[in-house]
Amino acid sequence: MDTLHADLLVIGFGKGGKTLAAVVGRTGRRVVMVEQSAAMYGGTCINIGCVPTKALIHRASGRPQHADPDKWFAEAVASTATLTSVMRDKNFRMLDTLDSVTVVTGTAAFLDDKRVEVVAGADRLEITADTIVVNTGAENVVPDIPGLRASAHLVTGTDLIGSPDLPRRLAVIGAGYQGLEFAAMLHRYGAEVTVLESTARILPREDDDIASAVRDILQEEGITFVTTARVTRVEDAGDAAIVHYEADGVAGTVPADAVLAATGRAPRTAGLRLEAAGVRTTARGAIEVDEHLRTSRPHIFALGDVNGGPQFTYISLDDYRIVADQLLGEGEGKRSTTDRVAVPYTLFMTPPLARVGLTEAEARAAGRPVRVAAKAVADLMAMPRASIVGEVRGLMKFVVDAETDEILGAALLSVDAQELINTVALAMRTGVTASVLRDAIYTHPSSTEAFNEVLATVVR
Ligand SMILES: Cc1cc2nc3c(=O)[nH]c(=O)nc-3n(C[C@H](O)[C@H](O)[C@H](O)COP(=O)(O)OP(=O)(O)OC[C@H]3O[C@@H](n4cnc5c(N)ncnc54)[C@H](O)[C@@H]3O)c2cc1C
Ligand SMILES: NC(=O)c1ccc[n+]([C@@H]2O[C@H](COP(=O)([O-])OP(=O)(O)OC[C@H]3O[C@@H](n4cnc5c(N)ncnc54)[C@H](O)[C@@H]3O)[C@@H](O)[C@H]2O)c1
Repeated sequence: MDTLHADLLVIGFGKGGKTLAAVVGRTGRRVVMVEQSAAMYGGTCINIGCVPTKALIHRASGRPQHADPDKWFAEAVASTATLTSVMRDKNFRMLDTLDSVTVVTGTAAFLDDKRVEVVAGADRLEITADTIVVNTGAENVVPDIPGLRASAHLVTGTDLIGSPDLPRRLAVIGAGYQGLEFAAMLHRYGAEVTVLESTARILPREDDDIASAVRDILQEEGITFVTTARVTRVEDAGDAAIVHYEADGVAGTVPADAVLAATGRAPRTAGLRLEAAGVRTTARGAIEVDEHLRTSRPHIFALGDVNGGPQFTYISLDDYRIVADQLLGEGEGKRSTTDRVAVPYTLFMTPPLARVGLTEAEARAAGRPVRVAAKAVADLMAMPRASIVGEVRGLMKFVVDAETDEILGAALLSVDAQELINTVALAMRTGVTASVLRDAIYTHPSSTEAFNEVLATVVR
């Protein structure tokens, strides 16, 4: 078996790992990046996650009314594949052009806490390293529903964005991030979509008014929702699958050409032989880490989805900052996951739903004196941008401490919400009050100027 030694070995070409590999590599230290598939250089986000899904969502909005849906979808899939291929190539070159960095394509597994074996077909390579970073991401969970795993119609998100064939009828199990984004997007391309969600309402962590507004928008577009749904079995019949469910004691079926299981993503640790390295995992299967992302073996770190933190690309990037601080010492090794406050997130439906901080229900449950400012986008006089771009659906809501004027949280279901939320999050992090955000000068016509008007209202 060939051998290689590295100062830093990164397993998995994810956001945090690749950024770390490039930064450490530029210092001249010997870095090896191991990625199991050449089709995944750059990781989940650019290849099968954020970038292709958002590109397809964007392209769906531009569909001419009379365009042939199949052709339109096939073209969108093809142009998205071109985009991801360019990004994959850029990501590969970012590392491959550094003399001190070697990219190895193969599947890594620990031999012990300093040695990792990489297998690629018949080839084997042993890598020893002083510092090892595990950045292997997460994988979709397919629930244990009779007939589902064996169904020829079970698809993953990767299948849906990689195939030029638009499913005529799509059943989505799970109304979380993946479920709602794929449902909304594929419906816009022309698929008939039914979403089956096990909880009593979609987005159970959001306030009732926000979750209802989201459901109303998607239902008005033509998506069917079944909540409190227990999917009992899936059977293949002819060239379709029949999804059987029970909801509130009533049985029903959904015929579908494609069934998407969007019921969560679990940390990808299988096959890594973590036990050989003495790296512990949590009860939920994530790699156990401390606030500096060190595992139970202090020279082995875990970054991104695999460590059980929030599953977002920018969290993996922030994980990189924490590990870089440990390895390069710029922040004297003090940076940690406990520094994180007001982390925003966005569900990319149309219009997007962006959130940060506490919901109204959470703030009240915490005993905070709550003042709620909210307004429907259609009623906003001070935000002509919504009318300009023809997207006046949604609402904006702020949860404010009635005594201190502190912004406790926000839910923005509106055009440009994925951008607006970053301003709110920054305000929360830096102690900018609701009044300051209300009275600030914003460009016109922009979406941010809605803050002048929304924050001037008190609805509760
Ligand atoms: C459909 C979808 C849409 C999403 N949209 C968004 C979004 O809009 N915004 C957002 O912030 N997040 C989004 N996410 C989540 C985001 O993609 C992930 O949180 C993020 O990519 C995780 O990055 P990571 O650094 O943990 O690793 P990943 O990017 O997942 O990389 C892990 C890499 O490790 C490789 N690997 C695994 N095991 C091994 C092994 N044994 N040996 C070698 N290599 C291995 C894998 O092939 C993979 O390339 C989305 C996810 C999905 C699935
Ligand atoms: N825009 C984004 O940032 C974005 C987009 C996609 C994914 N992601 C990340 O990926 C993660 C995984 O996404 P996801 O949508 O797979 O998971 P999720 O946890 O967001 O949602 C899963 C949903 O499935 C439901 N569910 C679970 N089991 C079920 C069953 N048997 N029948 C019916 N419903 C069931 C849950 O109640 C939940 O509503 C997200 O949490 C997010 O961190 C982010």
